[in-house]
Amino acid sequence: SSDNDTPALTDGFHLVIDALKLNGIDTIYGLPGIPITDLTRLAQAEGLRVISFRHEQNAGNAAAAAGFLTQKPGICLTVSAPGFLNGLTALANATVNCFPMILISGSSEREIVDLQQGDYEEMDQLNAAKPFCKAAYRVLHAQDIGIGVARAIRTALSGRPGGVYLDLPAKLFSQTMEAQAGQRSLVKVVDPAPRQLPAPDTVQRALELLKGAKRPLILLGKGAAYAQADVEIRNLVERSGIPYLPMSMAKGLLPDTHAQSASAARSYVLAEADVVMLVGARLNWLLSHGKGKTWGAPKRFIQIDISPTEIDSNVPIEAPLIGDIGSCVSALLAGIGPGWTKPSAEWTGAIAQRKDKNLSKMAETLSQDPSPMNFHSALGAIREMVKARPDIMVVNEGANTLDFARSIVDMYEPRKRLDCGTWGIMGIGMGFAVAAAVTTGKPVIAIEGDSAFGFSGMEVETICRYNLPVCIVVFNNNGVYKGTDVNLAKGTDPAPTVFVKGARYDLLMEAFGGKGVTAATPQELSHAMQEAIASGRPTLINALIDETAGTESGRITNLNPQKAATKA
Ligand SMILES: Cc1ncc(Cn2c(C)c(CCOP(=O)(O)OP(=O)(O)O)sc2=O)c(N)n1
Repeated sequence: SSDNDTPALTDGFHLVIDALKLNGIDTIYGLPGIPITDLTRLAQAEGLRVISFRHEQNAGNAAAAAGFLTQKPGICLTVSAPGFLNGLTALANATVNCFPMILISGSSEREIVDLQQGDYEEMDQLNAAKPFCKAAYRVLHAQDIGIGVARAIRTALSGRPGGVYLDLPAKLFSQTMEAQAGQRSLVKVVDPAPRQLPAPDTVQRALELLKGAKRPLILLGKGAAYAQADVEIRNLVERSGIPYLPMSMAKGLLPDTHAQSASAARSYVLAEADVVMLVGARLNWLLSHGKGKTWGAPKRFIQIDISPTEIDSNVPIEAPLIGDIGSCVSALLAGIGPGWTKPSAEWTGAIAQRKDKNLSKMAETLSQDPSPMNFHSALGAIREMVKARPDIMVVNEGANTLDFARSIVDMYEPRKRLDCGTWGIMGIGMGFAVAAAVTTGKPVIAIEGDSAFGFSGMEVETICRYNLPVCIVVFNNNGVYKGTDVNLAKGTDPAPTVFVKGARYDLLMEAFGGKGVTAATPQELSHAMQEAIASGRPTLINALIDETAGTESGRITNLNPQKAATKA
């Protein structure tokens, strides 16, 4: 505001908002409080969509999922100290999963924090964040806000995407400066995720290895989904004729029903392949570190990755291909011409044989209709739902609920499945569901173990408040993994892994005006999902699952430390 001779002023609040808007940010996921409440109000007033949560971890998970889905950094905004710490888990998880997000937290005054004089929510947040993210920046002066936001955006998006922390002390927001100078201080980031082309000789080396392979395999990781190089990746698989395996969040890059999908013969192809090309997939615990009985004889690996230091992380890589996935895959495609020799019918035939056997076993299992429902029969209903509506966003967490859904619920389009990812973290469900609904406008089905749902379940109020088209299916088997554990000391307390029997999760959703349903059969589950998708109304389906079904830790029981002989 200004009269004739005094120049118009701007302030820290508006410079942060203008910097975000200048860089195409349209949504903030957060939780208001000192010192950022007015920032949330002003951001909304200036046209940003502000989605406010009940716990900062869920806001952070939403920001991370938004980053994965849009290739723009998701923004999570929290208060200082405890709010910042609640967001830090999501920032760390984003960094581990290579999702671009920026955690912006208000913070206490430097001079008080550095003298440890006991400020309100005093904490050295900048240094607390550094070990868990790609980079952490602090802005002390209004004229530096533009460059600070620009640095955070570029760091989150460039190279291997990940989490960035941006520390904004309370006093920054009320600082003023001339409005024109303020606008000039803002920075629109140019090309934040520059293409990185692979060296031609590295492309040749990879092609030679593929040409010489007798039993080649392509492994697609979630990096391949994030890259949004969908046509190139589909062409690479189809023109090379090489069978492929999608990791869980790469499902849908090609339809899971694709003739070259080897998912239903996963163990066979991992053990028998001779040359394996990793595309945006890392050889971590999810791939048994590239060695051991899962992999059988040592493999010859080609690895496409944006980060050169990922190479040789677990096993020697014979043909590293460093660059962004779109550029690398395009370069390979240029070398796969009409003269390309597709893999032998012996290899593809052997895979097809095992695939058909496993798929008919699954069909047999899914044709059963046990009472009470088990994981398979409930997931069979969801499988049919997604087949009918491939545009639906799927969120998935739990143990058995996660592991079985990964193979039973086929995906048909890229970036339609969000799950526990690299860490196998519980609690991403509602944050991811909110982001999936907000960023895509599509219906969301959240397939939730009952324990997993409990981590973020309070956000059903958030989902109702914004009237988001989210249908939550809680696999209610009365406990963590199962519902049948007993107290070893025969005491009156329940075992640590069981929940209240007959829990009514559906009433949680009704408490906030959403629709709650109990489903005891796959038919009831299907009907309730169809109603939810048709209405677009927040819905929670309490799916009653046999409490004896399932195994501890789903498929990763091997990670449980071996118990010493238990006392008689
Ligand atoms: C943050 C966090 N806490 C705890 C765990 C340990 N954990 C936990 C607590 C799981 C929940 C399994 O119970 P559920 O009811 O969600 O799933 P199922 O009933 O489908 O087995 S799966 C798993 O690895 C985790 N991965 N992440």
